[in-house]
Amino acid sequence: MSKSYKIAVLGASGYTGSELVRLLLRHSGLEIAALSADSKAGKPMAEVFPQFAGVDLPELKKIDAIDLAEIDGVFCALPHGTTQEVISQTLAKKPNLKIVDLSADFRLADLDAYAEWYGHPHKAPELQAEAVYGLVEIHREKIRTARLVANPGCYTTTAELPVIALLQAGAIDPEEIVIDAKTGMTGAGRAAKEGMLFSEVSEGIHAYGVGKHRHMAELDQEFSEAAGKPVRPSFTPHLAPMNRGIYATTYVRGTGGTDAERMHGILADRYADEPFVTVLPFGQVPQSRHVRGSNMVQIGVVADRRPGRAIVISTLDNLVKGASGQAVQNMNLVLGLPETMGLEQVALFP
Ligand SMILES: NC(=O)C1=CN([C@@H]2O[C@H](COP(=O)(O)OP(=O)(O)OC[C@H]3O[C@@H](n4cnc5c(N)ncnc54)[C@H](OP(=O)(O)O)[C@@H]3O)[C@@H](O)[C@H]2O)C=CC1
Ligand SMILES: CC(=O)N[C@@H](CCC(=O)OP(=O)(O)O)C(=O)O
Repeated sequence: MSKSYKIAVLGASGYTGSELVRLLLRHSGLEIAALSADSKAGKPMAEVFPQFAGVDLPELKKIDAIDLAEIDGVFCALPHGTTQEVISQTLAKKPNLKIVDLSADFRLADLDAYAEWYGHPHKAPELQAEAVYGLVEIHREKIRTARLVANPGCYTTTAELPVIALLQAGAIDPEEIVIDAKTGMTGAGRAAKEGMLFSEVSEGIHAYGVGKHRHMAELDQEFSEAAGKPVRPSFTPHLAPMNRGIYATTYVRGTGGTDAERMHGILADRYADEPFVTVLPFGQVPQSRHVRGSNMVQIGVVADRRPGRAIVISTLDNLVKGASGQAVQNMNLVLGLPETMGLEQVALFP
């Protein structure tokens, strides 16, 4: 059976791009038609990523060399700051494309907030107005009809899924949300950086972006919408010596007598029918290694020793549900395919 939609992956020579290729090769509705690269343009994909040796894939081309005539959908897996212009130009050439952007370029609806957090004015404000924030479990219906979906960040997906559900239920105090999160190193992309050398990150852990990480803007936006008033959580990311995974420990205080067990019930009910979210039994703690390579999010809720407070732990694979898996989930929705198509694989464990 032929696959129904032809897909271009922009940034296929990067980590999220290669993860998209891995997922699309097993997708029965989406066919890889074009792959882009920048410095690695002209090379076979298998030379850039040897795991694809023996797999028939298009050669990596510069974005401008890609013929959009036959393309139905585009995944844009480019560094943030480069994507607004690329997507504007791509949609100008072919307005009826569906685009899922993995970068942060279209995530913030407020243009002033974008300029403040990213240090330059938005380069495509008219497109920002139509972009839909692609946190599927929260915004599914709006995503279905979108042309441009802004895939959420990896930290933000991890923390938002439990916290938004609790805020929407009015179960927690919006003034007292503290998120302590760890990431694996692939979150920084494949480009060489001194701070990402093995000798700089192995055998230790450190916080970064303390008090000012740009994902705070996304958290503010989504938490404020869920609470119906401005919310400013505390958030500190850490770099952990592992390849994949985000692990977020969130401290919350219940409102109106809501205790940790009740919060667990709210999350279990809310996500009972969600194919990619598992709420573990009350008191059980998730581990990042149990979601590695899958599109799953696991959430655990534990009672704090102080009454009315809970510790909510959520984890996902930054390259799958934190990026490329959620992007495929979004593309499935905008193209009218079953949401779980191509994403059924369970975690790679041990
Ligand atoms: N890594 C992660 O866990 C997550 C990443 N994201 C976001 O996804 C996007 C991609 O991230 P990731 O895959 O990690 O990044 P990588 O650095 O691994 O890959 C970047 C890709 O973009 C290409 N590229 C770089 N500069 C340009 C340019 N000026 N014009 C065209 N192409 C260019 C690179 O090509 P070449 O290598 O050939 O030069 C490469 O294919 C980023 O916006 C990132 O913030 C989102 C969630 C999670
Ligand atoms: C280790 C590391 O550097 N991680 C990245 C997060 C990457 C990500 O998923 O977020 P964006 O899509 O918003 O880039 C960071 O902290 O900026």
